[in-house]
Amino acid sequence: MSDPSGTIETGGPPHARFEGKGREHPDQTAPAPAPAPAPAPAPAPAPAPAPAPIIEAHGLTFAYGPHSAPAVRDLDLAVHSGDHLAIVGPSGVGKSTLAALLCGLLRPDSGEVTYSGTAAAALRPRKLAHHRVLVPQGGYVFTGTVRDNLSYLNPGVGDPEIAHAATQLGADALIDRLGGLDATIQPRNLSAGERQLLALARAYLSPAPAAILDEATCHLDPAAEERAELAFAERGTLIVIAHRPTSALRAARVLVLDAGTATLGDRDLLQDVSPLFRELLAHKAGVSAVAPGIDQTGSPSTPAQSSGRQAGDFAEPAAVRSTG
Ligand SMILES: Nc1ncnc2c1ncn2[C@@H]1O[C@H](COP(=O)(O)OP(=O)(O)OP(=O)(O)O)[C@@H](O)[C@H]1O
Repeated sequence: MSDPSGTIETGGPPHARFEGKGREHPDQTAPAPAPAPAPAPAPAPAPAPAPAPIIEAHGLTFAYGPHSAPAVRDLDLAVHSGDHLAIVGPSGVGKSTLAALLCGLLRPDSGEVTYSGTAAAALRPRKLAHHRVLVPQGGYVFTGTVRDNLSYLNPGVGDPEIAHAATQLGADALIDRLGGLDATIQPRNLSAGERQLLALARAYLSPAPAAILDEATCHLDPAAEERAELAFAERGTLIVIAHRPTSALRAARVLVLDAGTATLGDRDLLQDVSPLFRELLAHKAGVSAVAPGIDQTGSPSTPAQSSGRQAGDFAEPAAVRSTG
């Protein structure tokens, strides 16, 4: 604390402050008094506590009914700001259920989800939207202008930000083709891939720092999917329910859900410990060439496309399902 004269308060007794200073010493031959000992160095400041994970799950358990087996059982997960996590596993293992739990859309039977330390269960939907955005497979688009569709989660967003999002996601050509931001969208005239692209752009523009893509790119071709995932990874925190093996291989960490077990790690660790992950890599090597341009033409989706399953997808080949 300093007083108005600028004196630095030492905390010692008042007489100690100016000892020796300004006082004449009677014997000029006497040795000069020893210099005051240097002040002890200030203790190093305690390291700042690590920020709480942006999304954290503790002991998460959820079953769809009192007599059904839990779709998610006693799961712990910490996702930090800037993480890029992929979740993989065979069909029906609980990936979408976990995504809904992480988003606070489903309430766990036990355990909890927190966002930067705040319990998701304590937040109203409007507040939840400030923490995370979920893009499901469906790619919901409503009748209205392109701008209304893209700014739905962030009504104040300006055209330059919309243009930036469109460029990052590779949606600018689609928006041009639709007639620009003021053009009115008729959802039935869009293909499944086009709807996904618009839904992704909307999520990209949302204020939520964390995005969860639940097979949200399954109707895009692999190059468009890669572009979208990299854009979201650069934007902030990304959790991808992986539709194709390549999505998992792009992520820094992968959560492998497999027959009641959950294994989390980077690619090297998972190669060592997860038979399913090894099969995934082997599978990827076998089907690295997938026809590009899936459902990007502007035509309505066909029944075959609407399943979302393509060559090279997860959950398609038996080799990926049967993990033993
Ligand atoms: N609304 C629901 N009501 C009852 N059971 C459900 C419901 N949704 C999912 N399930 C069941 O919960 C389990 C997990 O489903 P979930 O959709 O989370 O799996 P998934 O891994 O995402 O599958 P996929 O890869 O096929 O999308 C499955 O057995 C599924 O049948």
